[in-house]
Amino acid sequence: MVPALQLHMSKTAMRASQKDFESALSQVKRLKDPGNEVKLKLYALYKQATEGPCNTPKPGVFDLINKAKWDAWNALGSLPKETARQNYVDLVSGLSSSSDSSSQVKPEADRKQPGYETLVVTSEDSITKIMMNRPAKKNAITIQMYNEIMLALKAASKDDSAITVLTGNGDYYSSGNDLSNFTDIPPEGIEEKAKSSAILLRDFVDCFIDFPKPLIAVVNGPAVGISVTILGLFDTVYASSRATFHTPFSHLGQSPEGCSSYTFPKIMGPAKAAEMLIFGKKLTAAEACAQGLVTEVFPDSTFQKEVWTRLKAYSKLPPNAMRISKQVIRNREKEKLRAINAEESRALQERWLSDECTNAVMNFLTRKAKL
Ligand SMILES: CCCCCC/C=C/C(=O)SCCNC(=O)CCNC(=O)[C@H](O)C(C)(C)COP(=O)(O)OP(=O)(O)OC[C@H]1O[C@@H](n2cnc3c(N)ncnc32)[C@H](O)[C@@H]1OP(=O)(O)O
Repeated sequence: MVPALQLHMSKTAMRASQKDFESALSQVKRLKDPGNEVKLKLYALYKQATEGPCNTPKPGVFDLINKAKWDAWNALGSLPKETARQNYVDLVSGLSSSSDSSSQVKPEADRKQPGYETLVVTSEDSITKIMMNRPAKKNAITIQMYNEIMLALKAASKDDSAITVLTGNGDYYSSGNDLSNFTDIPPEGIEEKAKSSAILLRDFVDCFIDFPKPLIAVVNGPAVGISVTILGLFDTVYASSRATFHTPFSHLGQSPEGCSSYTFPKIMGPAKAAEMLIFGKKLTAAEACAQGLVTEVFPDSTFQKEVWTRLKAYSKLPPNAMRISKQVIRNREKEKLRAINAEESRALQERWLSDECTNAVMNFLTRKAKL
């Protein structure tokens, strides 16, 4: 750093009183969400100003949020407490004036959380959005995508957002399980593949059962297989008028998952659930709404605008109240859902070894059959 500037900074640092700092602390609560990057800076400066240099052990690599916070604090090295206090006051004052004078929107690429290859995860307006991002493959869910969705849900459950959204990029919401997941057979053999897939499926669905905040599906287009069944574990499902809901398990020699063997009969009654889950009847968005699987359908032309306006309004509600309301609604069913999930995963483990399933998957992969 240029010495003159250093001198200037240390002089100004002396000027920020404890009172200025406290007033910045209360001002920051009234600011518009400044985005994760700035929030990390504020966090780091606050810790440095109040506790001095970073003095806690580094969090583990999967504890994404706490690790990012720790990194930001640790990066301040031995910055004196007074300078950190002044920098905090300056940053808040800059944010206040820019939020008064402009409503510039950062491009999504700048807000994107790093570390995901199959998803785009962003946090803004107290909403964490998890977007499946394989549009060329209709957002078919690969093993990597299952794992990344679990990671993103775990991070969202701990971040400071009020609500979490799952959606898809492109013309599909998701075409369900990527059927080529079944082709990667390990040296231990096909039984081992079925076993590890059943464990992955169970863990994946458990993440939805256990998710603590309001979880919303923004179904931007057709949905197939597991992307449909887990909708029964969401709190709200908004669908474009272009969306369809298809669970062709029998056609694929498979059986229902995502707790749909329990949630669908409960939501729509056993007869309508059987048409979907046993006979693979595809529902339009309007039909899925009439059956109670979808909360509301919006015209495709205004879908994004209407849904996000609605969600931004909901995200301003008191987050703790929403969380507790969800707990009260869902907690008594959690154990039951976990048991159902385990049972469905066991049934599928066997199905995946059947000729019916092998032939159906081979027919799709060799392009002899589509849904
Ligand atoms: C760890 C295991 C857990 C398992 C959990 C159990 C889950 C079960 C399910 O989800 S069952 C449902 C499985 N999904 C399907 O059977 C859908 C198969 N796809 C299709 O039938 C069609 O692709 C379509 C109707 C979704 C779309 O048709 P169309 O509009 O004509 O597009 P394309 O077929 O040309 O698709 C474009 C491109 O994407 C590839 N693709 C689409 N869906 C899948 C998929 N599910 N798995 C693998 N690949 C898929 C398709 O092959 C094309 O690829 P290409 O351009 O040819 O390389």
